[in-house]
Amino acid sequence: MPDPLRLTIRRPDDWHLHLRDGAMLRAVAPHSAAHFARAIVMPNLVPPVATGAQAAAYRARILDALPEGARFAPLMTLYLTEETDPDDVAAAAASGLVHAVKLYPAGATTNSASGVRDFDKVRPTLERMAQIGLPLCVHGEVTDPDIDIFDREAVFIDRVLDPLRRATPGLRVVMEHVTTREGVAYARQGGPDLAATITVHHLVINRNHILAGGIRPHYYCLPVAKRETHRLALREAATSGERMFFLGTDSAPHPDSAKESACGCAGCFTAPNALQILAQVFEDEGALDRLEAFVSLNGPAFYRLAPNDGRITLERRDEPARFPARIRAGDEEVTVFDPGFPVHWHVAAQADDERT
Ligand SMILES: NC(=O)N[C@@H](CC(=O)O)C(=O)O
Ligand SMILES: [Zn+2]
Ligand SMILES: [Zn+2]
Repeated sequence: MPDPLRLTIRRPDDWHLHLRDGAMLRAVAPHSAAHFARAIVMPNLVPPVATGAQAAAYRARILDALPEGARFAPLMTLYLTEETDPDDVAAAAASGLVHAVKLYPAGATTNSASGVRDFDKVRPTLERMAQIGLPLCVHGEVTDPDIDIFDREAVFIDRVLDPLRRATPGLRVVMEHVTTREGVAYARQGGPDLAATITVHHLVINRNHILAGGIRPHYYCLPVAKRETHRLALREAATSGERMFFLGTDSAPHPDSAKESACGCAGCFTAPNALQILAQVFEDEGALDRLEAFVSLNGPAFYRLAPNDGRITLERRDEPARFPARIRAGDEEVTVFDPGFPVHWHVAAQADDERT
Protein backbone atom coordinates (compact mmCIF):
# COMPACT_ATOMS: atom_id res chain seq x y z
CA MET A 1 0.00 0.00 0.00
CA PRO A 2 1.24 3.51 -0.72
CA ASP A 3 1.81 6.05 2.03
CA PRO A 4 -1.74 6.90 3.10
CA LEU A 5 -1.03 10.62 3.32
CA ARG A 6 0.82 11.25 0.07
CA LEU A 7 0.37 9.53 -3.24
CA THR A 8 2.60 10.23 -6.24
CA ILE A 9 1.43 8.87 -9.56
CA ARG A 10 2.10 9.55 -13.21
CA ARG A 11 0.20 12.56 -14.52
CA PRO A 12 -3.33 11.51 -15.39
CA ASP A 13 -5.27 11.88 -18.62
CA ASP A 14 -8.97 12.45 -19.23
CA TRP A 15 -10.26 10.15 -21.97
CA HIS A 16 -13.63 11.92 -22.40
CA LEU A 17 -13.87 15.69 -22.06
CA HIS A 18 -16.13 18.48 -23.35
CA LEU A 19 -14.23 21.75 -23.74
CA ARG A 20 -16.88 23.62 -25.79
CA ASP A 21 -15.82 26.78 -27.63
CA GLY A 22 -15.50 30.55 -27.23
CA ALA A 23 -15.89 32.01 -23.73
CA MET A 24 -16.83 28.63 -22.25
CA LEU A 25 -13.69 27.02 -23.68
CA ARG A 26 -11.54 29.78 -22.21
CA ALA A 27 -13.22 29.36 -18.82
CA VAL A 28 -13.03 25.57 -18.53
CA ALA A 29 -9.84 24.52 -20.36
CA PRO A 30 -7.48 25.80 -17.63
CA HIS A 31 -9.22 23.56 -15.07
CA SER A 32 -8.51 20.42 -17.07
CA ALA A 33 -4.98 21.55 -17.94
CA ALA A 34 -4.23 22.10 -14.24
CA HIS A 35 -4.39 18.37 -13.48
CA PHE A 36 -4.53 16.40 -16.72
CA ALA A 37 -1.73 16.01 -19.27
CA ARG A 38 -3.97 15.00 -22.18
CA ALA A 39 -7.64 14.69 -22.95
CA ILE A 40 -9.77 13.12 -25.61
CA VAL A 41 -11.77 16.15 -26.70
CA MET A 42 -15.34 15.43 -27.66
CA PRO A 43 -16.50 16.92 -30.97
CA ASN A 44 -20.15 17.76 -30.23
CA LEU A 45 -19.97 21.45 -31.03
CA VAL A 46 -22.60 23.12 -33.20
CA PRO A 47 -21.78 22.55 -36.03
CA PRO A 48 -19.92 19.36 -35.08
CA VAL A 49 -16.18 18.82 -35.50
CA ALA A 50 -16.62 16.40 -38.36
CA THR A 51 -13.59 16.79 -40.63
CA GLY A 52 -9.84 16.79 -40.18
CA ALA A 53 -9.73 20.48 -41.10
CA GLN A 54 -12.34 21.32 -38.47
CA ALA A 55 -10.45 19.30 -35.85
CA ALA A 56 -7.20 21.13 -36.67
CA ALA A 57 -8.91 24.51 -36.32
CA TYR A 58 -10.60 23.47 -33.05
CA ARG A 59 -7.29 22.20 -31.67
CA ALA A 60 -5.70 25.57 -32.39
CA ARG A 61 -8.53 27.34 -30.53
CA ILE A 62 -8.04 25.03 -27.55
CA LEU A 63 -4.29 25.67 -27.42
CA ASP A 64 -5.01 29.38 -27.63
CA ALA A 65 -7.35 29.14 -24.62
CA LEU A 66 -4.72 27.56 -22.35
CA PRO A 67 -2.80 29.58 -19.77
CA GLU A 68 0.86 30.49 -20.49
CA GLY A 69 3.08 27.51 -19.82
CA ALA A 70 0.29 24.94 -19.61
CA ARG A 71 1.40 21.46 -20.62
CA PHE A 72 -1.78 19.97 -21.96
CA ALA A 73 -2.28 18.07 -25.20
CA PRO A 74 -5.77 17.98 -26.68
CA LEU A 75 -6.31 14.67 -28.46
CA MET A 76 -8.86 15.38 -31.13
CA THR A 77 -11.86 13.31 -32.18
CA LEU A 78 -14.09 13.47 -35.22
CA TYR A 79 -17.86 13.41 -35.02
CA LEU A 80 -19.14 10.52 -37.13
CA THR A 81 -21.87 11.63 -39.52
CA GLU A 82 -23.52 9.85 -42.41
CA GLU A 83 -21.39 12.06 -44.69
CA THR A 84 -18.03 11.23 -43.07
CA ASP A 85 -15.34 10.53 -45.67
CA PRO A 86 -13.17 7.52 -44.71
CA ASP A 87 -10.16 9.04 -46.50
CA ASP A 88 -10.43 12.23 -44.46
CA VAL A 89 -10.59 10.19 -41.23
CA ALA A 90 -7.60 8.08 -42.23
CA ALA A 91 -5.53 11.14 -43.18
CA ALA A 92 -6.38 12.95 -39.92
CA ALA A 93 -5.38 9.85 -37.95
CA ALA A 94 -2.17 9.29 -39.92
CA SER A 95 -1.08 12.88 -39.27
CA GLY A 96 -1.39 12.30 -35.52
CA LEU A 97 -4.12 14.93 -35.15
CA VAL A 98 -7.08 12.66 -34.55
CA HIS A 99 -7.10 9.83 -32.01
CA ALA A 100 -10.67 8.58 -32.23
CA VAL A 101 -14.02 8.96 -33.96
CA LYS A 102 -17.14 9.56 -31.89
CA LEU A 103 -20.42 7.83 -32.56
CA TYR A 104 -23.55 9.59 -31.36
CA PRO A 105 -26.79 7.84 -32.21
CA ALA A 106 -28.86 10.74 -33.60
CA GLY A 107 -30.93 12.23 -30.79
CA ALA A 108 -29.22 10.38 -27.93
CA THR A 109 -27.63 13.33 -26.16
CA THR A 110 -26.48 16.97 -26.28
CA ASN A 111 -25.81 18.11 -29.87
CA SER A 112 -26.30 14.66 -31.37
CA ALA A 113 -28.67 15.73 -34.15
CA SER A 114 -25.91 15.25 -36.77
CA GLY A 115 -25.26 11.73 -35.53
CA VAL A 116 -25.95 8.37 -37.07
CA ARG A 117 -29.42 7.11 -38.03
CA ASP A 118 -28.55 4.56 -40.69
CA PHE A 119 -25.50 2.46 -39.76
CA ASP A 120 -25.11 1.23 -43.34
CA LYS A 121 -24.06 4.75 -44.29
CA VAL A 122 -21.08 4.72 -41.92
CA ARG A 123 -19.96 1.19 -42.71
CA PRO A 124 -17.07 2.25 -45.02
CA THR A 125 -15.68 4.51 -42.28
CA LEU A 126 -15.98 1.80 -39.63
CA GLU A 127 -14.23 -0.71 -41.90
CA ARG A 128 -11.39 1.71 -42.51
CA MET A 129 -11.07 2.42 -38.78
CA ALA A 130 -10.84 -1.31 -38.09
CA GLN A 131 -8.03 -1.56 -40.67
CA ILE A 132 -6.00 1.29 -39.21
CA GLY A 133 -6.79 0.58 -35.54
CA LEU A 134 -8.49 3.93 -34.88
CA PRO A 135 -10.84 3.66 -31.88
CA LEU A 136 -14.56 4.37 -32.10
CA CYS A 137 -15.86 6.12 -28.99
CA VAL A 138 -19.52 5.27 -28.51
CA HIS A 139 -22.31 7.07 -26.69
CA GLY A 140 -24.17 3.86 -25.89
CA GLU A 141 -27.86 4.62 -25.57
CA VAL A 142 -30.68 3.68 -27.88
CA THR A 143 -32.88 6.55 -28.99
CA ASP A 144 -36.07 4.51 -29.29
CA PRO A 145 -38.63 6.52 -27.29
CA ASP A 146 -40.38 3.29 -26.30
CA ILE A 147 -37.36 2.18 -24.29
CA ASP A 148 -37.28 3.41 -20.73
CA ILE A 149 -34.47 5.92 -20.20
CA PHE A 150 -32.98 3.76 -17.42
CA ASP A 151 -32.76 0.79 -19.82
CA ARG A 152 -31.31 2.56 -22.84
CA GLU A 153 -27.69 1.59 -22.21
CA ALA A 154 -28.36 -2.11 -21.66
CA VAL A 155 -30.65 -2.26 -24.70
CA PHE A 156 -28.04 -0.45 -26.82
CA ILE A 157 -25.47 -3.11 -26.01
CA ASP A 158 -27.75 -5.92 -27.23
CA ARG A 159 -29.37 -4.20 -30.17
CA VAL A 160 -26.62 -1.98 -31.54
CA LEU A 161 -23.17 -2.39 -30.04
CA ASP A 162 -22.83 -6.14 -30.07
CA PRO A 163 -24.14 -6.54 -33.67
CA LEU A 164 -21.91 -3.63 -34.78
CA ARG A 165 -18.80 -5.21 -33.27
CA ARG A 166 -19.62 -8.62 -34.75
CA ALA A 167 -20.11 -7.03 -38.18
CA THR A 168 -16.80 -5.17 -37.97
CA PRO A 169 -14.05 -7.51 -36.77
CA GLY A 170 -11.03 -5.66 -35.48
CA LEU A 171 -12.94 -2.45 -34.74
CA ARG A 172 -11.55 -0.96 -31.53
CA VAL A 173 -14.35 0.45 -29.36
CA VAL A 174 -14.55 2.55 -26.23
CA MET A 175 -17.88 2.33 -24.46
CA GLU A 176 -18.10 5.90 -23.18
CA HIS A 177 -19.37 6.74 -19.71
CA VAL A 178 -20.75 3.31 -18.81
CA THR A 179 -23.42 3.57 -16.15
CA THR A 180 -24.70 0.03 -15.65
CA ARG A 181 -23.55 -3.37 -14.46
CA GLU A 182 -24.50 -4.64 -17.93
CA GLY A 183 -22.05 -2.14 -19.43
CA VAL A 184 -19.33 -3.24 -17.03
CA ALA A 185 -19.97 -6.92 -17.77
CA TYR A 186 -19.95 -6.39 -21.52
CA ALA A 187 -16.70 -4.38 -21.40
CA ARG A 188 -15.07 -7.13 -19.34
CA GLN A 189 -15.71 -9.91 -21.80
CA GLY A 190 -14.93 -7.99 -24.99
CA GLY A 191 -11.26 -8.80 -25.44
CA PRO A 192 -8.41 -6.41 -26.19
CA ASP A 193 -10.35 -4.32 -28.72
CA LEU A 194 -12.92 -3.16 -26.17
CA ALA A 195 -12.63 -0.69 -23.29
CA ALA A 196 -14.92 1.53 -21.24
CA THR A 197 -14.59 4.94 -19.67
CA ILE A 198 -16.17 5.70 -16.31
CA THR A 199 -16.97 9.20 -15.05
CA VAL A 200 -16.38 10.57 -11.58
CA HIS A 201 -20.00 11.54 -11.04
CA HIS A 202 -21.33 8.06 -11.85
CA LEU A 203 -19.09 6.70 -9.09
CA VAL A 204 -20.63 9.18 -6.66
CA ILE A 205 -24.33 9.59 -7.40
CA ASN A 206 -27.23 7.30 -8.10
CA ARG A 207 -30.65 8.34 -9.37
CA ASN A 208 -31.88 9.23 -5.90
CA HIS A 209 -29.40 12.08 -5.80
CA ILE A 210 -31.13 13.57 -8.84
CA LEU A 211 -34.72 12.97 -7.86
CA ALA A 212 -35.26 12.44 -4.12
CA GLY A 213 -36.07 15.43 -1.93
CA GLY A 214 -36.26 17.87 -4.84
CA ILE A 215 -34.94 17.79 -8.38
CA ARG A 216 -31.21 18.52 -8.67
CA PRO A 217 -30.49 19.69 -12.20
CA HIS A 218 -26.73 19.77 -11.68
CA TYR A 219 -26.75 15.99 -11.15
CA TYR A 220 -28.61 15.39 -14.41
CA CYS A 221 -26.43 14.01 -17.16
CA LEU A 222 -26.63 11.41 -19.90
CA PRO A 223 -26.59 8.54 -19.61
CA VAL A 224 -28.64 9.33 -16.52
CA ALA A 225 -27.35 7.89 -13.22
CA LYS A 226 -29.02 4.56 -12.46
CA ARG A 227 -29.96 2.75 -9.24
CA GLU A 228 -27.45 2.02 -6.48
CA THR A 229 -26.53 -1.51 -7.61
CA HIS A 230 -25.17 -0.03 -10.82
CA ARG A 231 -23.15 2.63 -9.02
CA LEU A 232 -21.59 -0.11 -6.91
CA ALA A 233 -20.72 -2.12 -10.03
CA LEU A 234 -19.03 0.96 -11.49
CA ARG A 235 -17.01 1.52 -8.32
CA GLU A 236 -15.92 -2.09 -8.33
CA ALA A 237 -14.88 -1.84 -11.99
CA ALA A 238 -13.03 1.47 -11.67
CA THR A 239 -11.10 0.36 -8.60
CA SER A 240 -10.33 -3.12 -9.96
CA GLY A 241 -7.26 -2.02 -11.88
CA GLU A 242 -8.43 -4.06 -14.88
CA ARG A 243 -6.98 -2.79 -18.16
CA MET A 244 -10.31 -2.12 -19.89
CA PHE A 245 -11.52 0.52 -17.41
CA PHE A 246 -10.17 4.06 -17.35
CA LEU A 247 -11.20 7.59 -16.51
CA GLY A 248 -13.24 9.71 -18.87
CA THR A 249 -14.65 12.51 -16.76
CA ASP A 250 -17.28 13.54 -19.31
CA SER A 251 -16.93 16.96 -17.70
CA ALA A 252 -19.71 18.70 -19.65
CA PRO A 253 -20.20 22.34 -18.71
CA HIS A 254 -23.46 24.11 -19.43
CA PRO A 255 -24.41 27.60 -18.25
CA ASP A 256 -26.49 27.49 -15.06
CA SER A 257 -29.28 29.22 -16.98
CA ALA A 258 -29.47 26.20 -19.30
CA LYS A 259 -29.36 23.66 -16.45
CA GLU A 260 -31.77 25.38 -14.07
CA SER A 261 -34.58 25.42 -16.56
CA ALA A 262 -37.95 23.80 -17.29
CA CYS A 263 -36.05 21.67 -19.82
CA GLY A 264 -32.54 21.50 -18.44
CA CYS A 265 -29.44 20.36 -20.33
CA ALA A 266 -27.61 17.16 -19.48
CA GLY A 267 -24.06 17.32 -18.16
CA CYS A 268 -22.01 17.56 -14.95
CA PHE A 269 -19.02 19.89 -14.77
CA THR A 270 -16.28 18.04 -12.88
CA ALA A 271 -13.02 19.34 -14.34
CA PRO A 272 -11.94 21.34 -11.24
CA ASN A 273 -12.38 18.56 -8.68
CA ALA A 274 -12.47 15.27 -10.62
CA LEU A 275 -9.06 14.05 -9.49
CA GLN A 276 -9.49 14.93 -5.82
CA ILE A 277 -12.93 13.28 -5.66
CA LEU A 278 -11.52 10.17 -7.34
CA ALA A 279 -8.74 9.92 -4.78
CA GLN A 280 -11.39 10.07 -2.06
CA VAL A 281 -13.47 7.36 -3.77
CA PHE A 282 -10.43 5.11 -4.18
CA GLU A 283 -9.46 5.67 -0.54
CA ASP A 284 -12.99 4.82 0.58
CA GLU A 285 -12.80 1.62 -1.48
CA GLY A 286 -9.36 0.72 -0.06
CA ALA A 287 -7.92 0.90 -3.57
CA LEU A 288 -5.52 3.85 -3.60
CA ASP A 289 -2.87 1.54 -5.04
CA ARG A 290 -5.04 1.18 -8.16
CA LEU A 291 -5.79 4.85 -8.77
CA GLU A 292 -2.79 5.20 -11.08
CA ALA A 293 -3.99 2.35 -13.30
CA PHE A 294 -7.41 3.99 -13.67
CA VAL A 295 -6.29 7.57 -14.29
CA SER A 296 -2.80 7.28 -15.79
CA LEU A 297 -2.01 3.84 -17.23
CA ASN A 298 -4.97 1.94 -18.66
CA GLY A 299 -6.09 4.75 -20.97
CA PRO A 300 -2.76 5.31 -22.74
CA ALA A 301 -2.31 1.55 -23.07
CA PHE A 302 -5.63 1.24 -24.91
CA TYR A 303 -4.92 4.29 -27.08
CA ARG A 304 -1.42 2.93 -27.81
CA LEU A 305 0.31 5.95 -26.34
CA ALA A 306 3.04 6.09 -23.72
CA PRO A 307 1.95 7.03 -20.20
CA ASN A 308 2.98 10.53 -19.13
CA ASP A 309 6.49 11.03 -17.79
CA GLY A 310 5.49 13.67 -15.27
CA ARG A 311 4.19 12.91 -11.79
CA ILE A 312 1.44 14.42 -9.70
CA THR A 313 1.32 14.24 -5.93
CA LEU A 314 -1.95 13.99 -4.07
CA GLU A 315 -2.00 14.66 -0.38
CA ARG A 316 -4.58 13.67 2.21
CA ARG A 317 -5.21 16.38 4.75
CA ASP A 318 -7.64 16.54 7.66
CA GLU A 319 -8.98 19.78 6.33
CA PRO A 320 -11.24 19.09 3.33
CA ALA A 321 -10.45 20.58 -0.07
CA ARG A 322 -12.47 23.67 -0.97
CA PHE A 323 -13.82 23.98 -4.47
CA PRO A 324 -15.62 26.93 -5.98
CA ALA A 325 -19.37 26.35 -6.11
CA ARG A 326 -19.37 27.81 -9.60
CA ILE A 327 -17.04 29.42 -12.10
CA ARG A 328 -17.65 32.31 -14.45
CA ALA A 329 -17.72 31.75 -18.21
CA GLY A 330 -18.17 35.04 -20.05
CA ASP A 331 -21.55 36.38 -18.93
CA GLU A 332 -22.63 33.04 -17.53
CA GLU A 333 -21.90 30.90 -14.48
CA VAL A 334 -21.25 27.17 -14.44
CA THR A 335 -21.88 25.10 -11.32
CA VAL A 336 -19.07 22.79 -10.24
CA PHE A 337 -20.09 19.22 -9.36
CA ASP A 338 -20.72 18.86 -5.63
CA PRO A 339 -19.93 15.29 -4.49
CA GLY A 340 -21.93 15.83 -1.31
CA PHE A 341 -19.18 14.56 1.03
CA PRO A 342 -15.90 16.02 2.29
CA VAL A 343 -12.95 15.45 -0.04
CA HIS A 344 -9.74 15.21 1.94
CA TRP A 345 -7.45 14.87 -1.07
CA HIS A 346 -5.58 17.88 -2.36
CA VAL A 347 -3.35 18.26 -5.35
CA ALA A 348 -0.03 19.30 -3.83
CA ALA A 349 1.04 22.61 -5.27
CA GLN A 350 4.27 21.58 -6.97
CA ALA A 351 2.97 18.22 -8.01
CA ASP A 352 2.39 18.52 -11.71
CA ASP A 353 5.81 19.99 -12.36
CA GLU A 354 7.77 17.39 -14.32
CA ARG A 355 11.07 18.83 -13.14
CA THR A 356 10.46 18.17 -9.44
N1 LIG B 1 -22.92 13.68 -20.76
C1 LIG B 1 -23.80 14.64 -20.86
O1 LIG B 1 -24.77 14.63 -20.10
N2 LIG B 1 -23.69 15.63 -21.77
C2 LIG B 1 -22.69 15.75 -22.79
C3 LIG B 1 -22.91 14.86 -23.95
C4 LIG B 1 -22.55 13.42 -23.73
O2 LIG B 1 -21.43 13.09 -23.38
O3 LIG B 1 -23.42 12.55 -23.92
C5 LIG B 1 -22.67 17.21 -23.25
O4 LIG B 1 -22.04 17.50 -24.27
O5 LIG B 1 -23.26 18.06 -22.57
ZN1 LIG C 1 -22.25 10.83 -24.28
ZN1 LIG D 1 -19.63 13.37 -23.03
